[in-house]
Amino acid sequence: MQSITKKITIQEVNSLNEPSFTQFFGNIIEHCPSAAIAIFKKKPFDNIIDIYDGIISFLRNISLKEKVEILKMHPDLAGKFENTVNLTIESQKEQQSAGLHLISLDETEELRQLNNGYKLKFGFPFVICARDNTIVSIVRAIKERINNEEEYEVGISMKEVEKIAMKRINDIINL
Ligand SMILES: NC(=O)N[C@H]1NC(=O)NC1=O
Repeated sequence: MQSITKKITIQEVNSLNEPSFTQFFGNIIEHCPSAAIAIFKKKPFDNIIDIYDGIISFLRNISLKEKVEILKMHPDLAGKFENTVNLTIESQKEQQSAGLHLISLDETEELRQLNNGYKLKFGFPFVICARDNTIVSIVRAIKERINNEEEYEVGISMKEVEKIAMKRINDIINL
């Protein structure tokens, strides 16, 4: 996936063919280019809201099993002592914005244990919009959300996926 250096206008988005569109939007849902292909079919867009609506209707109309597959594609939120080379550029920047690259060895270990406990219970990683959070609110959220019932937790996690996608769309579109 290409790293976006220059934002594009809605008119430019509307002129993209499917492969180019996927280059730009293929990671608005982490590792899920099929979401971009589904939205491409909704072209032309009048404005950025149409693109938001496309992704929201994609995410809300897939099955529970597909939602879980999407959640599974997300990397763990990881401290600076973890191996982050396999993170997408988007994820790396988002995790940095929550300050995860600054946390201590002890905090990294705590986060790793919380992530592992969460994955053991639900079978998918803990997902939260890092750009809306700090290390403190992330740790608090994992501790709270691990108590949820599974289907409810999938719903909460998918709302976070929506928030991540909205911000990634904002990074691409020049308003
Ligand atoms: N695990 C997880 O929440 N990962 C995601 N969150 C976010 O803001 N970017 C991600 O990749």
